[in-house]
Amino acid sequence: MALLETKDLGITFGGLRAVGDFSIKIEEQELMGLIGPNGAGKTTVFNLLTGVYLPTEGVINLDGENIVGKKPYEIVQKGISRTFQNIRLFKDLTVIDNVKMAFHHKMKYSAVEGILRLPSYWKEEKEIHEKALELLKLFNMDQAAYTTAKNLPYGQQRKLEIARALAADPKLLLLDEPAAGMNPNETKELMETIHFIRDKFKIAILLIEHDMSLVMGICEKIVVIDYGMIIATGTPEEIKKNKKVIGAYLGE
Ligand SMILES: Nc1ncnc2c1ncn2[C@@H]1O[C@H](COP(=O)(O)OP(=O)(O)OP(=O)(O)O)[C@@H](O)[C@H]1O
Repeated sequence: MALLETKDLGITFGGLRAVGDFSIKIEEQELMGLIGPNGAGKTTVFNLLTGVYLPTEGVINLDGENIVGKKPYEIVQKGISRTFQNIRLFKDLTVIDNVKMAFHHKMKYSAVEGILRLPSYWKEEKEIHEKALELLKLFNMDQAAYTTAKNLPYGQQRKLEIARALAADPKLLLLDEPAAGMNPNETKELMETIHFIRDKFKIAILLIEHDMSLVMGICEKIVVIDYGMIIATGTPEEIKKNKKVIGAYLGE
């Protein structure tokens, strides 16, 4: 059974069918790219998978369970977390607090224990602090743990967003244009980071990216959409040669 399987997924806004007949399978630990021209529907797919939009058609099975209709926080708990096209950090919080926020949905202490600062609260807070620091270490960001997020260089902010998404302990990580706005050095480092994450955390990754060298360089499989419909699926080599894909990008 695939980790994630969508069947005929789609959504219509007013008269516009932004995504339709979207059927894909993502296997455990697979690294998949989702590409397509501007406005093709890529971010809409992410919004469907994460419960931000309710599909007008289709099914989304995660580990065999249909998650359509679940709230975004429930879907995070079930194992899908994401980053956004425009960085969405808590900019005035420290780096470590940004990561700790993502652990909080797993906290076990009750509201009363928290308000009264009972020992169970401190114990769990300490554990979370240590876990957050460990995660930052993996990203070589522990030195910056107490820096305010908005003061990090851009590439580091993107990395922090990924670290935060990982803190939710996903089975599937969705990355929306992770290399947007990065310079070539940062992009290269990011490619290594994405590979490292997949291998270390043994999770599947679906990424939207306009940077073709990044997509072709790291993805095992690529899905191409145009006007909300899948026009090709295959390995990077197959996609590079696909006439429909070339046509969609060159506007032929
Ligand atoms: N909430 C919404 N209401 C109405 N139309 C929407 C909504 N969200 C997306 N759309 C439309 O759906 C289509 C797909 O948009 P989407 O942002 O998913 O494309 P994209 O492939 O991610 O584009 P880009 O590469 O530019 O980020 C567009 O025509 C967009 O205007």
